[in-house]
Amino acid sequence: MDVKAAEQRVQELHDTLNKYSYEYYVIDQPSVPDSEYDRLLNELSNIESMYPQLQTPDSPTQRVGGAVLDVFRKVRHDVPMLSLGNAFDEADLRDFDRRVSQSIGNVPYSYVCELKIDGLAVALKYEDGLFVQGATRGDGTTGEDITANLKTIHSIPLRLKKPFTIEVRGEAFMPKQSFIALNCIRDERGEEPFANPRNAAAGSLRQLDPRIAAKRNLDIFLYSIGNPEAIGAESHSEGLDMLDSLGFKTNKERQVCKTIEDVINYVKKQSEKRTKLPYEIDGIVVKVNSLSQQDELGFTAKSPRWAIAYKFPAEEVVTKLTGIVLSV
Ligand SMILES: CC(C)(CNC(=O)c1ccc(Oc2ccccc2)cc1)c1ccc2c(N)nc(N)nc2n1
Repeated sequence: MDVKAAEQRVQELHDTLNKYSYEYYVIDQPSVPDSEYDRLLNELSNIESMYPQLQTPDSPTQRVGGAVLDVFRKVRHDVPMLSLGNAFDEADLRDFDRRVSQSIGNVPYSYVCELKIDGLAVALKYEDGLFVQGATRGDGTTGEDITANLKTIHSIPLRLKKPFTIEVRGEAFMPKQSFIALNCIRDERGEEPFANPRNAAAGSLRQLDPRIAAKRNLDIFLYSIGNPEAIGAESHSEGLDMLDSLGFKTNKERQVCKTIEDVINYVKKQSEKRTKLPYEIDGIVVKVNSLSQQDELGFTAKSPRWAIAYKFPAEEVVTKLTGIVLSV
């Protein structure tokens, strides 16, 4: 195969492997068996060995790359990663709605309700569609560069379907089943078990060796797109739909609610479904949907006035290993 034919074949393999990866990891509708994916990945790896100049950072062979680091580089967020005010009961939610209503005046408004995934907030940067940097939230202004570890999360596209330069944010997490399996392995090795999936996800993303992170079955839901207006969104829910169209994984339980009553019903419904979800959640995030109304409402020193996190009451779980009651 000459280099021209190799170039052509590499592009075909990128497109096909990215399509299969998207089907399996983002929309959970695989169209081919794993063996077919592995066969094509092996073919791509062989061509890259023959023609190293054709190996690019976004190649599907580069998900688990990189040397073992000795420290993580500090990165400053261009836009701060803010925190959320909390609501603990129905009255708090109604107070939030009253503040919103009084602030934006007597005009119609709606909310978007999203699950609050119990994981680690991360920011992903893309330049001309290429995944170039992933960072932890840190203190909201400065985080740690964990790009190599985030590249191991298969639901994170290494190249977008459109050559956008954007930043997206979301929650990296460890599914409940992966958490249970990991703790079994750690128990067999006489290692300390992780207390909960959030700690397991954080511990995995803070591994200096990406090969360890790659084995932890981490996943991610994106929930925020930087300057959505710049790509034509007028509401937060349109911004989330745009994340979907760019190939990102977003959480499908989200719902637009026209009134705070609908929000309260959504919270009750999700609270009942919580134990059946394949991942842990610690609450519901309620956001004013209109971006112009978000701008009107603005921010406090550290949180948006247009969003609030309803926190579920801490659950008590009896740990199987020790029998001690841990309230999480
Ligand atoms: C709403 C926001 C706080 C994100 N938004 C921001 O961080 C943010 C940051 C600067 C913004 O604008 C500014 C730009 C410059 C200066 C100050 C603010 C706007 C939003 C947030 C936080 C945690 C969330 C979570 N765990 N789950 C879900 N589902 N959604 C969440 N949403």
